[in-house]
Amino acid sequence: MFLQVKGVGKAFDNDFEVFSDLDLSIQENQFVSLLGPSGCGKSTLLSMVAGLESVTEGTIELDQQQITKAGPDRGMVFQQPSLFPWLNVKENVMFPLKKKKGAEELAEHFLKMVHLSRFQESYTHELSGGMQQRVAIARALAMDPKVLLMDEPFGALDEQTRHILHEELMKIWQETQKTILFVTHSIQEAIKLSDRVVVMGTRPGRIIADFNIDLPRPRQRDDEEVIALEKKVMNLLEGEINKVLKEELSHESV
Ligand SMILES: Nc1ncnc2c1ncn2[C@@H]1O[C@H](COP(=O)(O)OP(=O)(O)OP(=O)(O)O)[C@@H](O)[C@H]1O
Repeated sequence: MFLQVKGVGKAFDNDFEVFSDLDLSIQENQFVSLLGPSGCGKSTLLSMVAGLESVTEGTIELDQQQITKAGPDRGMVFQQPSLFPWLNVKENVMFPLKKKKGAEELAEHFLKMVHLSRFQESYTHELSGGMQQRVAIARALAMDPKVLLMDEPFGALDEQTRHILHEELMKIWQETQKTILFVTHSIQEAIKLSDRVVVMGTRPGRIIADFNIDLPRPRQRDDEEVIALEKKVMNLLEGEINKVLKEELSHESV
């Protein structure tokens, strides 16, 4: 298996165990979304795959190499694009490439892919939120990672921009054949984009469902099969979200 999470657990210093004994296998080129109630550990899992967080138990392997720290084989895109405001668009994309030969051509290639060739010399304050996120995607792709890790990348964008970026991301994914692990709160987004939707539950954090989505793309929101799947996932998630809310309320009333 290309990306393999085996018996993985995570406890933070305060002894709080987010999840334990988690297993997840992802094939090369697959687009997998992680859905789950707030606090179930989606971002923590993504950070562990990125090597930004340590593993408390178990192992994570990418292409048969155990992950122990961050590396260029994993590209990360966050909700906030975190670009350098003192660098222009092209320089931002070139930044992680350091002095790599052909860095400028690579940056130009990926900026073309996200339709930002015209804005190469612009600075971040001159760009919309959607454009900034496209720069962040180009920057992650320019490293030619084996896997693209995306943590709610479109969560802060308006509906229309999100829709456009969904289409762009689908094209990029088909063109680059990257393996993508994508965290989102949106059931619609997960079903629209993914080959698989993995649903996590909480207290304790765990995987409660794994849906294979074998529907042709582009997927339309009013498609009957899409609607039926959305309902199924929604029912599962509602149960988990209610559990969290009940627990939080019971703590408050103590
Ligand atoms: N650095 C940290 N130190 C201590 N606890 C942490 C740390 N990072 C995350 N946590 C805790 O781990 C749990 C899982 O957090 P995480 O951000 O992974 O959840 P999530 O499912 O991504 O949530 P959301 O959907 O709200 O982003 C939460 O209870 C959070 O408070």
